[in-house]
Amino acid sequence: MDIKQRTQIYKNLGSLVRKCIFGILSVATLPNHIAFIMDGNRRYSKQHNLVDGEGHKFGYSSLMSMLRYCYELGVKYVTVYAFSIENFKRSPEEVQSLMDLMQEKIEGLIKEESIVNQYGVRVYFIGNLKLLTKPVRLAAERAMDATAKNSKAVLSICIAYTSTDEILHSVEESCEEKRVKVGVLNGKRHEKDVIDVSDIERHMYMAVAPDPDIIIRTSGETRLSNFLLWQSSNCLLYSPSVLWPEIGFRHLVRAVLDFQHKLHYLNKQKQA
Ligand SMILES: CC(C)=CCC/C(C)=C/CC/C(C)=C/COP(=O)(O)OP(=O)(O)O
Repeated sequence: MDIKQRTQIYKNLGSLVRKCIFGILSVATLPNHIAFIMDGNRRYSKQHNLVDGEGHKFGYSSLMSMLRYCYELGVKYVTVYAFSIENFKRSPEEVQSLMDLMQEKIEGLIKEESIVNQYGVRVYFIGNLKLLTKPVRLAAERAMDATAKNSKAVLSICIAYTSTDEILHSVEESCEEKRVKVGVLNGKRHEKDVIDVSDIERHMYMAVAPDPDIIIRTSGETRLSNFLLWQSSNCLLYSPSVLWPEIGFRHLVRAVLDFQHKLHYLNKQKQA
């Protein structure tokens, strides 16, 4: 048996094991939306004496595995924090190298054999896309157009994103909409016409997905770092102490079990 055949056997075996475990998890309520904060890519580079930027490449490959597991499990919505507005404060060399990686990987996302196409995933880029370099913005727009007809699952990639920026954007849009409506309807501004929570929610970049059930943040950190602050009030935070490139199937299973356990406990409390 050559190495290719052996690798294929291991892959098939892995997929069979996942199928069994996911079958068991599916007996209870599954999360509909999981979000990831992919923390620890540079530390992984340092720990393994890799050249700068290599950690993010390993991080991307972990992301692809995690997406496969989530879609196999039947999680419809996945959101990832790929690049925060704060990350623009890193050295110009690092920002450029991350932008180059993003461009390359975004282009890879829409290739025929990609996970996105295998699982019928619609991709959204979430954030202040005007802040991105032109090649990355164009790649993001192409990926959104190319996947617009996919409807089995949704991947939201938060890039040039912070939650406070999203809320500000949404409040501005809500005010503008109200101003225009009032102007059109009555011809003048009415002080009583105020915006409400539903207006703000409708104008959020993240209006494309329901609120997350679980946020997984690697490297043992329990901060949200300006990610989905509006959307995470009822969400479970799971923070395994591995770096993002080291995250694996077992961490997802553990997070889902924790989620199901908490849900079971909450339902019991409601019944009591
Ligand atoms: C197309 C697409 C979705 C690509 C995603 C690629 C990817 C893995 C991006 C992660 C970016 C990032 C700044 C992660 C945080 O780790 P860090 O750099 O802050 O590392 P540290 O926590 O060790 O400092």
